[in-house]
Amino acid sequence: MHIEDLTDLARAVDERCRLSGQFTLRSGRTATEYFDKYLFEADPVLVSRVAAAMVPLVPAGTDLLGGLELGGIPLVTLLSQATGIPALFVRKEPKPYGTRRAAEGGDCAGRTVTLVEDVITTGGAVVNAARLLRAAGATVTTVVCALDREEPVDSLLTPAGIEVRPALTRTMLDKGRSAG
Ligand SMILES: O=P(O)(O)OC[C@H]1O[C@H](OP(=O)(O)OP(=O)(O)O)[C@H](O)[C@@H]1O
Ligand SMILES: O=C(O)c1cc(=O)[nH]c(=O)[nH]1
Repeated sequence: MHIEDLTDLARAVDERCRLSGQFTLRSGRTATEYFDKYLFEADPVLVSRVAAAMVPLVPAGTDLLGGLELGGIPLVTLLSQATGIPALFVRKEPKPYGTRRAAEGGDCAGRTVTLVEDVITTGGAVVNAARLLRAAGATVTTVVCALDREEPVDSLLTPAGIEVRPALTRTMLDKGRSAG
C-alpha cells in the first residue's frame, strides 16, 4: 500500500474509532483515549482497507494466522482469505465443553503461527496467546496488528521475543488528525 493510501487510511480509522473520555484498559491501566476497533471492523469497506494494509506485513514462512478473540477474528478471517494462509481462532480461555480447544481451527504443533491483533497497548493479550500456542508446540515470533498504540514503556512483547508489525500507529493517526 502506498504512503498516501496509508495516510488516508489513518485519517479514516481515526475519525471512525478514536474516542475521548475515561477508559479502563484490558491491562488495568487507565487512558483518556480509546480506539474502538469495532467501529472500523463493523464497516465493510474500512475493515477491508485495514486488512489490505496488514497483508504485506505477514512474514514469509507463516503456516497459520492466529487471530485473537474477539477483535482479531474479523481481521484474521480477511487476512486468511487474502493470503490463502489458514486461520486459527485463538480464545482467551478454552470452553469447558466440546473440544475444549483454546486455538480453534487446526493443529498448530510444529507450525509457525503469526498472530493477528486489532489494537496493541502493552502487548499482554498477545503474550498470553503466544504462551498458549507455544505450549501447544507452535513457533510464534511475530504479531501483525491493525493499530499499535505505541506504549513502549509497558511493552511486554520484546521480552517475550515477539516482533510487532503494525499497519497503523498512534503516531500516524495523530499526524493525520493534525494535518486536518
Ligand atoms: O496490548 P494489551 O495491553 O493487551 O491491550 C490490547 C488488548 O486489549 C483489547 O482486548 P479486549 O480483551 O478488550 O478485547 P476484545 O474486545 O477483542 O475481546 C484489545 O483488543 C487487545 O487484545
Ligand atoms: O488497551 C486496551 O484494552 C485497548 C485500547 C484501545 O485503544 N482499544 C482497545 O480496543 N483496547
